[in-house]
Amino acid sequence: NRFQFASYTYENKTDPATRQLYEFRKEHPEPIGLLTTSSGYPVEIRDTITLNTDIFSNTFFVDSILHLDHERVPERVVHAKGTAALGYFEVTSDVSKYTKADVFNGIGKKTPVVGRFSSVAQNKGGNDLAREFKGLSVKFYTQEGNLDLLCLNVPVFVLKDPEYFVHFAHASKRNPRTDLFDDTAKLDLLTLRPEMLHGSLWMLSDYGIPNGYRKMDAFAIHTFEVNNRQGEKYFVRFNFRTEQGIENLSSDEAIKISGEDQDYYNRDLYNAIAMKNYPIWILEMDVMTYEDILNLNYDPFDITVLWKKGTYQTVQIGRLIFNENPDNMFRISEQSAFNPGNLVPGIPGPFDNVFKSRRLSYQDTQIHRLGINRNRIEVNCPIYRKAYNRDGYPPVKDNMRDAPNYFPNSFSGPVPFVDASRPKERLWIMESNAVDLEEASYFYNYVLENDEHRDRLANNTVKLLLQNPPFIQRRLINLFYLVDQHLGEQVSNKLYRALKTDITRNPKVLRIPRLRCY
Ligand code: HEM
Repeated sequence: NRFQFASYTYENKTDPATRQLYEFRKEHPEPIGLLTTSSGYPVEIRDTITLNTDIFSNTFFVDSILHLDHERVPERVVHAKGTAALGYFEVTSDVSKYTKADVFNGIGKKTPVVGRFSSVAQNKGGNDLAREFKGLSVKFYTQEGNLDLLCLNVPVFVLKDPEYFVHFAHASKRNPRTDLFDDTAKLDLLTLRPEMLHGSLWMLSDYGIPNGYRKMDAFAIHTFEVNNRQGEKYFVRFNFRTEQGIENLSSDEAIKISGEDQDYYNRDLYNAIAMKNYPIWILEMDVMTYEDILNLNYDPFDITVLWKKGTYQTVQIGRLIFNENPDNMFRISEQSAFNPGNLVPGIPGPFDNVFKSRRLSYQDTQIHRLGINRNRIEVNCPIYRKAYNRDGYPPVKDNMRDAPNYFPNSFSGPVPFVDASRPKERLWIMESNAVDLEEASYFYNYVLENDEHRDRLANNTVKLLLQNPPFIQRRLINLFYLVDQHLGEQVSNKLYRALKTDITRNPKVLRIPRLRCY
């Protein structure tokens, strides 16, 4: 009959994300229990309707409306739009020569992980398909505490002076007066801080809009110091390589899709996992020794710079697999707190100034967002933890009960361990403020694989430039000429042609006569 046909069609032609509630009901044909207020008071059916009643004597009404008033935590200042997945990391190679980190040692060892994928500038609920960097953060729940690797889908960052992160974030997010994204602010800052050119070219190229989170690589970008059991140091860059293959979308295709579904990336990831098409990334590290570093003709710690071919070797570590969708996104995605400073023995980590500032900034913003006990929220809890921190806003969990709360003490409180192989000294690097346009030029000429791609980069730039005052247009084109004559000419010619067409953003509307029946 028609009902059966409709049910069959619904079950077979809709995706798992669309069917979520339907599937819940299939699993639970009966209500999952009696309704209570948040303190457990059983709700009587007459209290669910409040018309013509004394509403303030109705505990159910008061409880639910007050809860609604408080049910948002502040969204992340950047990377607010995102989604999460659960899974595991499996070691596939012996990397003990480079790092003693327990999580990366022992072929076959599996470590549970939570991952969060995100867009940089979108607000929560924003458009996945906006042209901007995408993030992948992975929290490994290791035997030695949480290891967090925070990555972007491009291998370089836009800046190397952390002060300018503040200004980059402001220019990328909404204009304070209009509350709109502002292409003028973006290009003004870019042209005044040419160190941003290299990273920005990645964003203006096809890499600026991946075809979903599954179809992108992810790079931790910074150069990390790692050490083995003998205390020998190596310098590495961690890269997750997608097994799904890299796919990107053209601007036109992205605009088309976002007209229908601004959650395209989130939906794609959720559905793939729900259909057991688990996404996989191979974690590799590019490695240099201390001696390699001494003989380079570029700064390997500069995060706006790619490591040059032939100066390092690549070593595979293992596979990252996401095989479970969270049962609740607030619990897993919104409350997660990834912190690049969460490192483990054997990975002392990067020491450039951007990383140092990140060690501070993430903790600070997460205290604002989730409170001082953010690491006691389930998704952030390490496997093992014994600290002298106490109290504060909930959740405090057992709050270390009756154990001593000061250190050192003579009463069996937790004691620190001795890491005999921890390197005694760390490098101190001098960072240069000079801007090397060679990086941008290399990207344009060698990383971009053909002229069609270069052409799309120029078109994407012109789209941005059209919304900018002439002096900024000139400034960017001048910079582009310095990067590469062909790039300068391309953008300049295309802009000139585009300026002759209509650059207003007025939509074509459908006018219909007003009905006079009300
Ligand atoms: C000075 C430089 C930087 C600063 C100050 C900074 C700051 C921040 C802040 C405040 C957040 C929000 C965190 C939260 O509310 O939980 C964030 C998120 C994030 N950042 Fe950065 N960031 C910087 C550079 C970078 C770099 C170089 C990368 C990549 C290598 C990166 C990757 C990410 C990712 C992936 C997230 C999202 C984390 C999540 O999903 O919760 N950031 N950043």
